[in-house]
Amino acid sequence: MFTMQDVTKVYRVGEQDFTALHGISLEIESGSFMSFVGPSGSGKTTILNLLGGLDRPTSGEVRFQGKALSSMSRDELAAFRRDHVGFIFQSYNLLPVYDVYENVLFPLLLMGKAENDVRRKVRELVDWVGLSEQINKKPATLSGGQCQRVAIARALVKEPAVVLADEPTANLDAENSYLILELMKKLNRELGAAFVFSTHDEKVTQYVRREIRLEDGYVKADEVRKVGGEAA
Ligand SMILES: Nc1ncnc2c1ncn2[C@@H]1O[C@H](COP(=O)(O)OP(=O)(O)OP(=O)(O)O)[C@@H](O)[C@H]1O
Repeated sequence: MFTMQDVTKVYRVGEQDFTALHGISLEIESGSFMSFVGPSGSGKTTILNLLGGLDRPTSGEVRFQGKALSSMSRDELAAFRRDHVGFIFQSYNLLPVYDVYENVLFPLLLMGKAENDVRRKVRELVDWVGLSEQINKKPATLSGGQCQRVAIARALVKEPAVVLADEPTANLDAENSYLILELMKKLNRELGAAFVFSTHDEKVTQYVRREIRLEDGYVKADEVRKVGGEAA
């Protein structure tokens, strides 16, 4: 699904260049359930931003289904994100003036769908993440775990090929972290959406079928394993 070929990312910091990623090459398959792990500053968020087309590499190539993101125009890149990628950010990025239903509906309206055609689907997804009782509540009245569920429903409602989730459990307690991870695993299995996480959290790393360890912008380990009897 994704190919990164010799990807380097250099940030300009004041007068100096800082290399956040050094010549990374890897592939991510459709339907993956995997994470990037590593200490703070190792390059995890930078990689997710490059995969999601939110930022461009300084050199090297990121391809999605064979097409180089660098060859896409701004509009094509926006369409790639809108149609194929679900983002889950640490801060949830929910729209505060809208209720749960409207937050989940929003990406479909951006895709040009009519509300009448998708109302049922939005309700189903809200139900699926266990928030049917909160469907008319605004984010400010929800707990962190509930906000994270809204973010998951919003990321999945457009049936993306991949969900990119930056530290999805960072603001959750242990119980909510497990519930969210179970939910994402179920959605991965049943909808086939790939999940690519960045995390420090050991709980996340127990769940994934592949873990790529980053240190100082280099891949230090790339481990594929069986989890709970599932095939890698
Ligand atoms: N916009 C930027 N300008 C300058 N330096 C940046 C920028 N974004 C990231 N960096 C630097 O690049 C390095 C990698 O950052 P990145 O956010 O990818 O790390 P991370 O592994 O996700 O860290 P964390 O776990 O703390 O989120 C860090 O040293 C960071 O300070």
